[in-house]
Amino acid sequence: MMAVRSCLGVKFGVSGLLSQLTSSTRHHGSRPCVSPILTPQHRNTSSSSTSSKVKVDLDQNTGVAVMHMQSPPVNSLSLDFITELCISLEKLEMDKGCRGLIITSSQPKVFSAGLDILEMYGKSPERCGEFWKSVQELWLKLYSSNMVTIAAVNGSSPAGGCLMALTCDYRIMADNPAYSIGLNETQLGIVAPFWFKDTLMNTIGLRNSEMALQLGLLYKPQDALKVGLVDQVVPEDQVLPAAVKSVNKWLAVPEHARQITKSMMRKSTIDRLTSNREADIQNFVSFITRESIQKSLRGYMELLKQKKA
Ligand SMILES: CCC/C=C/C(=O)SCCNC(=O)CCNC(=O)[C@H](O)C(C)(C)COP(=O)([O-])OP(=O)([O-])OC[C@H]1O[C@@H](n2cnc3c(N)ncnc32)[C@H](O)[C@@H]1OP(=O)([O-])[O-]
Repeated sequence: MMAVRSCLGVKFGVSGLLSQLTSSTRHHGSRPCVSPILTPQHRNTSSSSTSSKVKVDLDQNTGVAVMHMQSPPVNSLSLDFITELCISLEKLEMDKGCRGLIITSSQPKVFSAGLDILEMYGKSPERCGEFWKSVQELWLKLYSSNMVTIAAVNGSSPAGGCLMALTCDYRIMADNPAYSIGLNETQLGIVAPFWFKDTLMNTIGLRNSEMALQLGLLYKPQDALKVGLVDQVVPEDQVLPAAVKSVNKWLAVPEHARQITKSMMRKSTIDRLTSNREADIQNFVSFITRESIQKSLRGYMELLKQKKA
């Protein structure tokens, strides 16, 4: 495993955020079986690990984990939630018994509402910087994962929620026209950073990304399928079974070859962020704390409330 990473120079974005992890989870190179999720006496069974916002069920027979996001009401990505997601991902990545990951939502109608707007509104520059570092961390962990990753998109997935899905190897969305997915940042008066843009472009190409990003498009499932933003659209109750079927198909490919290929495809995109993390944080902080941007975010939050009323 280490050889895969080192020969391609793919780095896992381990930062201060993960200082919260126990030291035993840091021996990344040899992927020891350190996760509390998997112990020898529990082999051939399933196990479950739950933090307050993330529930992980690992089937040790298949090596597939299902990660349920459960941060009500809409799985918006707050600093706390992102931290929990990163810790869970780190544990699974280190766990030899886990080879595939399905990410889904426990919240009705929503996969994830994207970044928590309240983390970007009325906060100090220091706090905004800390938040942005965690967003980078989550993206790095997901995009560079050695596991097969499948997004089981069982609800709406705007902005950062769409980004999470885009980091996965394969996306399956519920066929419900009430749901939408896309990077709609411009609609909030904010700008998706270069690595959001790169991830989208790697998936749907330059021309489609240009339109999607400038217009802040949110696609209905069937339109998302047409443009290649999702790979499969299935009836709502089939999202998870379809994800299980897909993960098994991907896992049937010789693992080493698949992992090296994945790293090769994603390396340059990952390197662009890892070598520019600090500058990217500074850019975000100076942008998001501008009075005009704060005003846009306030207006957008009011709009959300009005829509609800
Ligand atoms: C440069 C940076 C790049 C940025 C990337 C991003 O991700 S930017 C993010 C871009 N994200 C978006 O543009 C998505 C905005 N959200 C939506 O479009 C819809 O909420 C929905 C379609 C996700 C779910 O519809 P639904 O009818 O099922 O639910 P509902 O609408 O009734 O909301 C329930 C409660 O949650 C609240 N809340 C919602 N989202 C957020 C949030 N992100 N954060 C915080 N709070 C949020 C909402 O105000 C309400 O609060 P209340 O009144 O109960 O105190």
